[in-house]
Amino acid sequence: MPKILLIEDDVAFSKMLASFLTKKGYLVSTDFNARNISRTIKETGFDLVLTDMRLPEKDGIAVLDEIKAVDRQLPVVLMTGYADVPTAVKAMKKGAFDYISKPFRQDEVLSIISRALEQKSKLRAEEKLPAKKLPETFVPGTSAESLKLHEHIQLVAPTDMSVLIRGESGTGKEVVAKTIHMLSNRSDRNFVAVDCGAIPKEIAASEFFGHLKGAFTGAIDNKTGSFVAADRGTIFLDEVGNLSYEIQVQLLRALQERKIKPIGSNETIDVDVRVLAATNENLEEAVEKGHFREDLFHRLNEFSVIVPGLCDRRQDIGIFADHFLRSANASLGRNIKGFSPEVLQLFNEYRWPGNLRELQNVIKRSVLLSRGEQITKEVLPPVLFEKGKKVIKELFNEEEERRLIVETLKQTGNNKSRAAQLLNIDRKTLYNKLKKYDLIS
Ligand SMILES: Nc1ncnc2c1ncn2[C@@H]1O[C@H](COP(=O)(O)OP(=O)(O)OP(=O)(O)O)[C@@H](O)[C@H]1O
Repeated sequence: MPKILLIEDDVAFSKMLASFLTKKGYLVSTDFNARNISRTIKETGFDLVLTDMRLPEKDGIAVLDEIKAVDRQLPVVLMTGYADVPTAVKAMKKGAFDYISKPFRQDEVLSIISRALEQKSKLRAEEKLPAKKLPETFVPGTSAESLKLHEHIQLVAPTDMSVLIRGESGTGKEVVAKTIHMLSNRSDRNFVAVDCGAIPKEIAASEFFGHLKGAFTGAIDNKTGSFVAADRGTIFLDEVGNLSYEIQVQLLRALQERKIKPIGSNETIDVDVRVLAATNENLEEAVEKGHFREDLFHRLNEFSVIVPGLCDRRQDIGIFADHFLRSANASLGRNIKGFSPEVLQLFNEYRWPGNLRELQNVIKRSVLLSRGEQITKEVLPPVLFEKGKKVIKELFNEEEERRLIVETLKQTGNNKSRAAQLLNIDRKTLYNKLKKYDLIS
């Protein structure tokens, strides 16, 4: 019989919850102030702690710290009021299993308890297994930034926490998401990527939740949504900042209730999905402006991982260049051996606004054009030789950035591809900036 420690200073509520959980087959002990929490945990060996976020003598974070110091794997679920949600999210970063907002329904608390107990037994079983290895498609790099990224991936992968992956376009956010999935306990199930920037608003709900045949004009067949496809696996929401407000509401509900309802169906389906999301926007700013829901932001951002731009990890350029050279040789059936010293020098000086994707493209193109055994500077694209170009990344001031974009668009006769080239950013980043500055006409 699983043993639960319930820490709650509201005596009436504690009694009611304890009696409900006892009826459901748990062995419940109650504590009203967590004064001697370390000793209690050491002496009794609980399977789960359910604690109120605000206790008279200490808060939930302090209780969590004390518990984790004694037993790192003991799951702790926090009970919070709405106002405490940001603190609860902070607690999850420190190792709390999850939080539940008061008032909650009986089925919600039962579901959270069974998930926490399930994860605990998985963790105990895994202690005996060897650690999972990094997939070969992931090059970890050796710079300080890369090592930090690598460490965060390893730490968060085996948990069920949602992760917000931030970074400029082409830095490798999707690769990070896939690596987290492959290192997680869900690796034998699906990884389903949804490009939130590419789905038209009208069909977004059907993409996520599916639909039944005939649910709307054009629904000629049943469709399985991404949530069901990712059940017991991972869903990856790329460009999450582009979701419409309406779909954000539906997504939040699905994540909180762990249930979805296909369009046109009356039946709900239980789903167990881990969420990874990526963005190259400043989502906090989007929250402030009211474009992105704060509650959804917190749900997605239980842990955040920053993928550095390539010019912030120059030390890794050689390692990535070799990796991309090997894959270009394999896909083009060539056998180029390496790079001339001048090429490596140019690689080191260039700003790489398109990050790893740009490096990969430059190398593939150079492999195709090379006649000798080495890549020499003659086959490099002209952009690598341009120096001192006015680069948008150097501008910190939004007003200045907006003015520069307007001027460049004027100069190119509103040709966005050309403007992006002149500004040394990729088209996707330019579109995001046009949206940010309300410049889409
Ligand atoms: N750590 C890595 N090891 C090996 N290859 C990588 C790594 N990171 C990124 N890449 C390669 O770089 C390219 C860009 O990566 P990815 O598509 O993940 O970037 P992204 O940040 O998701 O881009 P976008 O914001 O445009 O969606 C891919 O071809 C990917 O294979």
